[in-house]
Amino acid sequence: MAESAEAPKLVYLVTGGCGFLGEHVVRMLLEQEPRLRELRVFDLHLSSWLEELKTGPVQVTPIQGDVTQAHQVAAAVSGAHVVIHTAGLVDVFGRASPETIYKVNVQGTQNVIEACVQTGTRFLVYTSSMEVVGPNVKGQPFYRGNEDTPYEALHKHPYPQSKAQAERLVLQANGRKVQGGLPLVTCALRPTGIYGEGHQIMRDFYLQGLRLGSRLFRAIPASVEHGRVYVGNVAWMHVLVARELEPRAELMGGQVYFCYDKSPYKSYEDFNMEFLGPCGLRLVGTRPLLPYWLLMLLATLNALLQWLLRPLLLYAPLLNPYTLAIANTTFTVSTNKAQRHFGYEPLFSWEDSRTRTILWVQGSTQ
Ligand SMILES: NC(=O)C1=CN([C@@H]2O[C@H](COP(=O)(O)OP(=O)(O)OC[C@H]3O[C@@H](n4cnc5c(N)ncnc54)[C@H](O)[C@@H]3O)[C@@H](O)[C@H]2O)C=CC1
Ligand SMILES: CC(C)CCC[C@@H](C)[C@H]1CC[C@H]2[C@@H]3[C@H](O)CC4=CC(=O)CC[C@]4(C)[C@H]3CC[C@]12C
Repeated sequence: MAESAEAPKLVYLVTGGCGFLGEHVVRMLLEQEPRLRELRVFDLHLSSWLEELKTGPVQVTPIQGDVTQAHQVAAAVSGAHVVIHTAGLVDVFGRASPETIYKVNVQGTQNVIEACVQTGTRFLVYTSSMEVVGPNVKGQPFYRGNEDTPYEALHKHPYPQSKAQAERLVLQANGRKVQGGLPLVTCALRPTGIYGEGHQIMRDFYLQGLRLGSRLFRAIPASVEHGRVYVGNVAWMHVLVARELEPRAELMGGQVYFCYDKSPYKSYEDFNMEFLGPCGLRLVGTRPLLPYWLLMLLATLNALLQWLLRPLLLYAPLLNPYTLAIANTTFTVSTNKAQRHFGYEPLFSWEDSRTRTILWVQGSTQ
């Protein structure tokens, strides 16, 4: 990828480009990557907003495809300079089977790696997750840690297990020779809980609050810190990494980076109230309404009901023992690795991120 004022010539592929994060990555690339000639957007389900992007100077190529199908992935990757692999099955609610989660997140990622190797694509950016590290099954806190902070990454749930396995595959693939003999350069980004325009769980909480008379009831102690990062900054970090992987291959190849910005450290619910408060909701209680053991009992009942009802219908509420454990365990990051390695600074301030999210929540129900 040569630095130039020449005609744009780069071809990028974004897998999962129609998802919550993927859409922001696609739009950010179009705004911030002047060397782009073609942007391929690969997804299981293509969104209608892609149409409006087709009128710009960059050729936007929608590709309906499935990452579990190796031949479809290879066809999409062929001729791309950079692949940003964000496609994934984000399921901590028991909607999909562990086998399906594994197939999409692990086999899908393996297919992307093999496609790069076979077709000669040299730069691969993988969207991993903080869940690769924790919270772990022991519920140990991770308090403002960085990429080198020791922590026992022990998981039982299929989502973090699959993301961890996929991340390992991506990092191990760094240095493999691709078609043409040059080495593959890979790295993985680990966002904490992403928020911003398009965040469906935030919208669900808003709708639930409206149904409950513009109130939500505190379930988690305010002292439990939960890491959050604005989607625009996560997208920006992907764009920067994709750009810097070639000139800084030695330093960045095979590395992991937490995605961070200046969003404040707060509990999951207090953080959501930064947006839902200005939308007219209030969080009732300075302490949890129900004791933790009762919440855990309800979460376990939900899991039991899910299992019992499975032959008849899909029962997948937000509360289950795993989501309760994540929400109730401190997990926050404090690092400047991305700044040191590739000059990352958040593109959106906290105030901007907050305003954009509030406007989206307000508009999302109309
Ligand atoms: N939402 C969050 O808080 C976090 C998400 N992540 C990761 O970021 C990535 C994007 O997540 P979100 O945007 O939140 O999820 P999302 O569900 O909104 O987006 C995922 C996209 O991948 C696509 N996809 C799923 N299976 C596919 C398949 N077999 N073939 C092709 N495309 C497929 C979906 O259609 C969707 O458009 C995922 O890899 C996820 O693990 C990481 C940390 C936090
Ligand atoms: C009152 C209940 C106990 C509140 C339940 C909230 C949960 C639904 C969410 C709390 C924490 C979220 C997860 C976290 O932000 C980390 C994540 C990273 C990912 O890679 C995918 C999404 C998620 C697992 C996210 C999912 C929703 C929560 C569990």
